[in-house]
Amino acid sequence: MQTPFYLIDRSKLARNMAIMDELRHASGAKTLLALKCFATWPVFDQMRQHMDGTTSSSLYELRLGAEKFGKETHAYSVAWADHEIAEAVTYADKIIFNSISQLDRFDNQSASIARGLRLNPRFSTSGFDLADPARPFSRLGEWDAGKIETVIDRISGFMIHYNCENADFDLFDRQLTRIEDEFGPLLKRLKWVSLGGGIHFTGDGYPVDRLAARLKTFSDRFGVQVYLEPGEAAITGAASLEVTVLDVLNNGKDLAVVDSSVEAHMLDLLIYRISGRIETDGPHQWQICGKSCLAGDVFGEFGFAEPLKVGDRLSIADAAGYTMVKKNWFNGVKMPSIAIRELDGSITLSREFGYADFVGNLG
Ligand SMILES: Cc1ncc(COP(=O)(O)O)c(C=O)c1O
Ligand SMILES: NCCCCNCC[C@H](N)C(=O)O
Repeated sequence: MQTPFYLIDRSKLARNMAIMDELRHASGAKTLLALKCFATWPVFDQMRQHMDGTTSSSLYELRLGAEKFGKETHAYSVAWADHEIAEAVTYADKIIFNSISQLDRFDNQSASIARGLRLNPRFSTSGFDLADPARPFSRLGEWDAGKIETVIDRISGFMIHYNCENADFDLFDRQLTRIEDEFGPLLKRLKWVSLGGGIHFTGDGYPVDRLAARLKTFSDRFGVQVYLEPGEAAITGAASLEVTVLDVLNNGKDLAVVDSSVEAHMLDLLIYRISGRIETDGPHQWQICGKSCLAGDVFGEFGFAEPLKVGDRLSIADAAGYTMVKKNWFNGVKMPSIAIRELDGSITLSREFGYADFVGNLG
């Protein structure tokens, strides 16, 4: 198959989905796929057997979730526009407003379905200011319990997203206790609470049993259905970006240019200033570079068993979360195809992109 392509591996996805089931069954919590992280719908047939539905950040994600995943569909947006709300309500089982003012504005249009409000507990586990929902002056949710009390009879749930790649169960436990202590009287008046995403429960060694027990205690204490909104936890480790070396040179370091681009195909690495990951080891240190004209278009430096040469195939790990949803046409670099490694090992080409897609994207 012609590189570049994203390769989603169903057996790796199955590993995460098995943990998803373990957590759901032991805790009673429902899990909704966060489409902002991963929305590659050709593998939804597999995911829908192990998750309860989807949650969204926009009208289009909401519609995609309703049409391609089905089951329970949560509609969240930082701000709904007037022209979106009537359509949004037709797809959603629950609509979650980011602010009291949006709840007020769309009070009539949303009265036919369950409504929730985003609560901002004013702390998070994010190590990145950019991704910290509790950053100073954050617009993400309401935090004043007195104000929320005045609208509590119009909502049946809260969405509280405050974790980010949190692999530390004890930290999760402590922060949930803070939420219970600070917002307990409000929580008692609700039917459901979504604790958002960002809990790294499919990571190696994560104590899934303790998380399940903690969620169950929370659910029992407040009489609420708990939801989680995993993005990363659902798909971590399940996809790679397959590329080919196009050129090699040495400008003080050994450099290999591949037929892909960080800026265009793994943008999150640049945004968060982190290195990509290649499962390789060896004495030959090479910098793997993208083919766009951006000077810093670099996937990272890795050790290889042999010096690289033109035509070598490389596999860049963790290409599912916040990666495929962010691919773009920067420099007109050919957009990676989407391929799926089936459970029997065969590979299905799901989608190829060409010049027509590039042109169509711009006018
Ligand atoms: C409201 C909400 N829910 C869920 C998620 C998914 O988080 P993660 O992919 O870290 O699990 C996010 C991330 O942006 C979010 O903002
Ligand atoms: N891997 C580098 C950090 C990525 C942070 N992801 C942020 C998305 C997240 N769900 C959020 O914005 O809360």
